[in-house]
Amino acid sequence: MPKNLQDTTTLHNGVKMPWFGLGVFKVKEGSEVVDSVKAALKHGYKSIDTAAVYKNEEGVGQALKEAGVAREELFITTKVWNSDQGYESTLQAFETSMGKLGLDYLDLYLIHWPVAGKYKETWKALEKLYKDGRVRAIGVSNFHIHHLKDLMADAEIKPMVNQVEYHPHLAQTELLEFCKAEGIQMEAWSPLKQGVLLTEPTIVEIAKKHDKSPAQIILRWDLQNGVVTIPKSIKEHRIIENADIFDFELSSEDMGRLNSLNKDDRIGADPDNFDF
Ligand SMILES: NC(=O)C1=CN([C@@H]2O[C@H](COP(=O)(O)OP(=O)(O)OC[C@H]3O[C@@H](n4cnc5c(N)ncnc54)[C@H](OP(=O)(O)O)[C@@H]3O)[C@@H](O)[C@H]2O)C=CC1
Repeated sequence: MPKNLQDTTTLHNGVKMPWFGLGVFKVKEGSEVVDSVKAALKHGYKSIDTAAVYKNEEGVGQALKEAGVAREELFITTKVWNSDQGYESTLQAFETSMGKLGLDYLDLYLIHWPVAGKYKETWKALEKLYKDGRVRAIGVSNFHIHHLKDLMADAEIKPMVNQVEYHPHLAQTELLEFCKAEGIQMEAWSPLKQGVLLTEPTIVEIAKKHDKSPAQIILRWDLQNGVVTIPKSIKEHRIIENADIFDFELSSEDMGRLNSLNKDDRIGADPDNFDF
């Protein structure tokens, strides 16, 4: 189990990725994203998750520069958007993202969604970027087991990460087992179900017992299940609160109760049925 905010999981290529980070989906370009990333870095976060489609990579880059944390301590993730998928267009999209972030190498580059007929070519571009040393790890997002199997059937390099919607209402047990067996690190997006889960009575009750907040219970559940987590907040006190989860442990009974909340219910699109 990770013991502090800087602890890492080792990806199958040996690269160390923090178990915990800040997500910046829906965080506005400009002072909103600059301030939230700087607040996170000030409070010990090392990992930031953005994407080309979030349109805030420039602000993330500005915050990284202004915060002055050594580059090698940071773990920066971005993603290639659906309309940029394909070999050449992905290579181009990567350079655009790097220009905006102001980085000369990236820590993790992900295929944002499994666009049918496109993701294998896109993966070849990620493999090239990896082999060229432009990115330390490559992975996918929103891939079901069948997408992973299809990709791996032709891939030279196995994805190191699969970032998917994951929270107590969508426990994805089969996918998690598959990823663990394959050595693919699973990472949770919308870990708080965008706030919906924070009033769930079982979670509220477990939170009271541990003198923690519902958000902290959910994020601790992620870690105890071996899943990297990247909650989003633009509020400094919540950025601090969310990361304060390394001083307590959920019992197996707590874990069982949280696991039993699963109802295969998504807040985002199903990767088998999206139209963007
Ligand atoms: N690969 C993909 O397809 C996707 C990836 N992601 C990634 O995952 C990250 C996290 O997911 P996201 O969808 O943002 O949702 P989260 O589940 O992280 O929830 C964020 C919401 O919860 C609120 N919140 C955060 N912390 C607390 C707290 N302690 N108490 C009360 N409310 C809180 C935030 O409000 P406030 O900011 O006001 O504090 C915000 O409204 C994204 O930012 C993005 O990086 C997300 C969606 C899709």
